[in-house]
Amino acid sequence: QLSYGYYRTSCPNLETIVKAEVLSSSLVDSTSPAALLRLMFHDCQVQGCDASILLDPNGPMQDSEMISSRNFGIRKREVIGHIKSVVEVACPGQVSCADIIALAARDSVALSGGPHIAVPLGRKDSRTSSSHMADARLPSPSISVDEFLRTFMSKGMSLEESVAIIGAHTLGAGHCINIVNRLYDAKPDDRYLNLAYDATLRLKCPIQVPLTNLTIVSNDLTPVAFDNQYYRDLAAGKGLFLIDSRLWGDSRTAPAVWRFAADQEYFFQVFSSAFVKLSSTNILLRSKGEIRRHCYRAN
Ligand code: HEM
Ligand SMILES: [Ca+2]
Ligand SMILES: [Ca+2]
Repeated sequence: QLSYGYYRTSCPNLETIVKAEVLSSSLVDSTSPAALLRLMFHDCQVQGCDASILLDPNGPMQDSEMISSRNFGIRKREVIGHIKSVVEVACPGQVSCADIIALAARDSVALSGGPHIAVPLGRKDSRTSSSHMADARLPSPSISVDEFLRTFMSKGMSLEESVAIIGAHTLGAGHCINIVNRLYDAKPDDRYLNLAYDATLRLKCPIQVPLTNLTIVSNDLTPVAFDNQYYRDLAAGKGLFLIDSRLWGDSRTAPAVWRFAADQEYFFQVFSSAFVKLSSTNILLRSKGEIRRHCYRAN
């Protein structure tokens, strides 16, 4: 099982090292915490939290999750690789890349003003990664509320925890490609967008087939602060992705949105327990995985 004192003797300074590196990465780029938080979700969602997302395709026959279009916009994998190299100097061969991803994500939340989350450790790294599995497991921005709830409840989350974990969208941004269908070819049930917000999005993403994939739009009004603004935005018709908006439109999830919008402390509390569940399901323990020497390739 995972445990809180897992590296107490083998790498006592681990948490201090990761925290310092996440801080320095975010001082260079204030959008770094958002990327590191999403990286953990995309790792844990495919084969469990096993650093599978970090494996590069090495050689023409090799597969990699990063080939999947669902991983479009994934950034800062190299920050984890860098932290690993610092950790290797302090405690060679002890710490998995999967644990570093989980720690970097929780430090990203804390240093953006969110809750301080205690994360149990002891994950092992995978030896493989598959683009097909990433295609199948990573959710599209226009999934239904049913699919959304199934995704997170299958990890043991309650309905409230499911609504809390996507509150990670309080940080960061998305590319036009993920919203243009809403703007120019909306599904019949997509009647959630506030008119002024819709007009703003159309200015940022003026055509249905973006000429370049460079333009990004903030997930909420305060994209570098981990706060409850995301839920306030949803309630105001300013959900960026269709699934964000649908959480406010559905009678099952709307009460949680309402409560988190009104009570940030309560959101932090439920987010913290959801985070531990997300980062602890379906992990590789002991001999089922390995401790990679380099995060980008299996040993
Ligand atoms: C059904 C669930 C979810 C869907 C459909 C979804 C979808 C998306 C999409 C489409 C983007 C924009 C990517 C881009 O255009 O670059 C995004 C960004 C993001 N997502 Fe999610 N997401 C979900 C759940 C989560 C969860 C559980 C977390 C973390 C615990 C998370 C954290 C983030 C963050 C932090 C960003 C901003 C990344 C950045 O600025 O680089 N998301 N998400
Ligand atoms: Ca994984
Ligand atoms: Ca925010």
